Amino acid sequence: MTNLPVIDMERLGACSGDRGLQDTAAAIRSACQDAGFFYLEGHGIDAVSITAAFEANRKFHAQPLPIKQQIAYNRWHRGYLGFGGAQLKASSRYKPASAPNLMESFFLRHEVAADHPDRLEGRPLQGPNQWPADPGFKTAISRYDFMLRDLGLRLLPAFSVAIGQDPTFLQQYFNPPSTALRLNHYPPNPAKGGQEAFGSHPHTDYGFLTLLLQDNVGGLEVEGDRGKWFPVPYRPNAFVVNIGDIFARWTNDVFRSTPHRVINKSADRGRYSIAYFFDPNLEAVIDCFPAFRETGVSKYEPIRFIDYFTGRLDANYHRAKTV
Ligand SMILES: O=C(O)CCC(=O)C(=O)O
Ligand SMILES: [Fe+2]
Repeated sequence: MTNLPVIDMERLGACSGDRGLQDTAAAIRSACQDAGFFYLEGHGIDAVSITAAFEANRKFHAQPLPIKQQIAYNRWHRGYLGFGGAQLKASSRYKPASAPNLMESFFLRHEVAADHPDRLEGRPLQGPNQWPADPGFKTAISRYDFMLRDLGLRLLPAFSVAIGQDPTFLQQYFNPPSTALRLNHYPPNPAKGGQEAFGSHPHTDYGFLTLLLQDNVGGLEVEGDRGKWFPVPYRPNAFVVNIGDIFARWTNDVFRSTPHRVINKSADRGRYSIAYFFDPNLEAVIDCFPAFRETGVSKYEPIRFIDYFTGRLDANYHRAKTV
């Protein structure tokens, strides 16, 4: 695995007889079984919205720390997570990280209305977002968030066919989806990429699908066979897409939730990326799809998405100050 496959979703139709849907689904299936990662083109997210989101990311992180801390990460995992906020303790196959990630992030998650019963009951992850004062930030980021949610929904028919089901099959688990938008900043790294200088330590993502945009500084790497790491270079107009643990679990690990990491190798340029996590409804019960139970056995017990998710969050974000 040296080059990730490139999948163009422009020809994706919404009905199962459609050739474009079948072809796209076949390409997705083989990418998910092999690398667990691919580039996505023809996604319909316009360059103006993307540039505006990156500009908002850069401007936000350029502010003084006390300003960013006004919206410090809250108990619903929303807001500003500063340096040292996340230390990977329980990232499946890896020994605990010896240092926190060299990165800072702003997190936005799916909206939960103030009078929603989950919010009134104080349920995990169902709380308020926190916005910085700059109205331009909110305009650019809520627009991007909305477009990415739509992209996730538009991809569901292809993923449904990729797992051997009707195009509408996966919808039931995403009604509505739970989502997170994460604006990442990795500062310049004068250590020139020493072993412990991880912007993001090796980890797998927790959920269903990650749709990532990175700038051209580079530094994202994915794990290939025999523990070898491969760079994922910047590709203009393309998302880097990978699947997370919950999708792997749903397929009995036939689809791969591939470890990845970030090392900003530039001594003078900060690196910016925007990750969008498109995940099932928090109450969805994740059980191996019948088509992937080859011997009638599934490797994993059924689990509610919220239970899996909060288990991973609590393990990795215990250092985060919550308010
Ligand atoms: O910044 C990147 O390129 C990757 C970020 C990432 O892996 C994550 O947020 O889960
Ligand atoms: Fe990740």
